[in-house]
Amino acid sequence: MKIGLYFGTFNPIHIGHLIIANHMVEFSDLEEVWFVITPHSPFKKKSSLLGDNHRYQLVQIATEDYRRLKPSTIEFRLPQPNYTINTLVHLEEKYPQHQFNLIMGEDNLASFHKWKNYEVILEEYDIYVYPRIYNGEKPKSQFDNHPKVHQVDAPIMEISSTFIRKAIADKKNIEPLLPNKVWEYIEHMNFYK
Ligand SMILES: Nc1ncnc2c1ncn2[C@@H]1O[C@H](COP(=O)(O)OP(=O)(O)OP(=O)(O)O)[C@@H](O)[C@H]1O
Ligand SMILES: O=C(O)c1ccc[n+]([C@@H]2O[C@H](COP(=O)([O-])O)[C@@H](O)[C@H]2O)c1
Repeated sequence: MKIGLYFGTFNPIHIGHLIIANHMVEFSDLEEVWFVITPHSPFKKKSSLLGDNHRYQLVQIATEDYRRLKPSTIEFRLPQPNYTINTLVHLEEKYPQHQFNLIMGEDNLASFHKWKNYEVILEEYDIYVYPRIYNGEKPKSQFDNHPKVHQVDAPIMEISSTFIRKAIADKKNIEPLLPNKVWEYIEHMNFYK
């Protein structure tokens, strides 16, 4: 099966993530999208992170009604920080029957040359890129016209988990930015207060 891997910390998952993933399975040739919950992203501080299992629970309840969207905990058992190349090697070993591809925003493509073994990733995997909002000039990447890079015209939803965490701490009602069950779980558990 042709799988798109959507890597992120998902702290918490929000409708921006879901809209992108759903667009990929409906409007590209990807048959499933797996949300790979990253315990520790290489360029991010770990301090304000909810526990791995809570972030997994939130992705699980956000995707359970979508047949072709799935959470993946593969990185929970791997060394940290989590380099994507290591995860890809593990996924290949565990699921030799699948063909894996990467999903990323054009902002991440612009800094992709800083990722560990990015040349190897590009040699072995196709990358599905969706547009992001930018200030001023569109972020250029040396990989824009690479044969393995596929631009997908997904909608732009400028919501971030940072914004959501801060808004909850400030007692704002941001319920429409989260899948309903995710909002209820965060409320019930008193997260980010
Ligand atoms: N609104 C959005 N639309 C499209 N892609 C997004 C959006 N928000 C985040 N992403 C991308 O989705 C991936 C996973 O998101 P992640 O949870 O790591 O980021 P985030 O929402 O920006 O979180 P934070 O604000 O905590 O840094 C990242 O590659 C990120 O760039
Ligand atoms: O492998 C790398 O060198 C690498 C460097 C930066 C980011 N990543 C992956 O990209 C995902 C999104 O990164 P971020 O920092 O934009 O949330 C993150 O969850 C990691 O899995 C991977």
